[in-house]
Amino acid sequence: SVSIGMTALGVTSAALYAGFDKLRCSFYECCSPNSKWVKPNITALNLALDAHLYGQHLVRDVVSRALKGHLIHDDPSKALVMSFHGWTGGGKNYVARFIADSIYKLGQRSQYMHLFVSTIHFPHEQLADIYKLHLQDWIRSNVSKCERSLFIFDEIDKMPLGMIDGIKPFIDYHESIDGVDFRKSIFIFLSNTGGPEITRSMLEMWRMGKKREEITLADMEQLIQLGAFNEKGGLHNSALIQHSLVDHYVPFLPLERKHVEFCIRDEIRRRGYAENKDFVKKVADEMTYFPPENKLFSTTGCKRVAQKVAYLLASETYDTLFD
Ligand SMILES: Nc1ncnc2c1ncn2[C@@H]1O[C@H](COP(=O)(O)OP(=O)(O)OP(=O)(O)O)[C@@H](O)[C@H]1O
Repeated sequence: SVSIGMTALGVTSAALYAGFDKLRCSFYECCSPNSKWVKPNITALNLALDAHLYGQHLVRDVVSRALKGHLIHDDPSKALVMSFHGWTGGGKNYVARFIADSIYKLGQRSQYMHLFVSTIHFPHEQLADIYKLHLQDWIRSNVSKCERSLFIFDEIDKMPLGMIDGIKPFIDYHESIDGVDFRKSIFIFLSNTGGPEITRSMLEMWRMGKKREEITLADMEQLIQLGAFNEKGGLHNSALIQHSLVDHYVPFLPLERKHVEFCIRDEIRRRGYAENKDFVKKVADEMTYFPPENKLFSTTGCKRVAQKVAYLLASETYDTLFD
């Protein structure tokens, strides 16, 4: 009778714990598959990218298909690895944020999204081995809390040499390591490597009369094969490349003036002002463009738009424009 009593107590406490856990999950973020907190939504991602991402038709297609392919499987064969490449200010961080928003209810504030910036988190080349161990611990402990974790590595080209190999075991085709299954997690690498080559090849296509929207992934694939995305820095010579563990190389095209103007319009609206053509032109004129012959691309993409808009809005002359 003592053992029956103990069993009953065990069942009651397990039920109580489950009840408590459910209650906790309705107020605090948790990773349980039935909770509202981790609910990937590709349709929402597509809508967001269609509405807010300018001039990156390749990115929209690759990212959307890659995520869909990975997320529909309850049992994917490996973690998803995407490597974003391109000129500054083209939207690499921006798209990574949209991805987080489409997976987690709390978006970028989710405890299951982890952002590493090489120059901040791994600044010293000589500490590579220590960083590597810490990073492995961090990934292991976080994926054990939530299999659907998202790891974003910004400035991967500035990561100490060899460090990236520390995450290879988690990305490889292993069912589990020490009881932790890493195959549902997502890794995104961001860098400017390949940016100049993408730009050069776009200029060539432009000279041949090819429209931006007609550029295909196959056009860019040659750059990937030539190793443009694998020049010195984080991914260079890494085991990830050697073992083809990067699933998708995503080329971000340099933005043109018309895209910058869209960004300016968005920024004006975000600040609660109505659109004003003259003002948009004024801000766009303040940005710099290259190459000098035709000034086709914005040197900083849409990156400094917010500051330029804020600066010009603060100037007296333009206050009157919006009255
Ligand atoms: N293609 C785009 N469409 C709309 N807005 C964009 C686009 N690219 C950039 N932006 C805007 O510019 C800001 C800066 O872009 P973002 O930080 O994503 O660039 P990046 O490619 O990561 O640059 P870097 O290589 O310098 O880190 C974004 O927060 C966003 O507001």
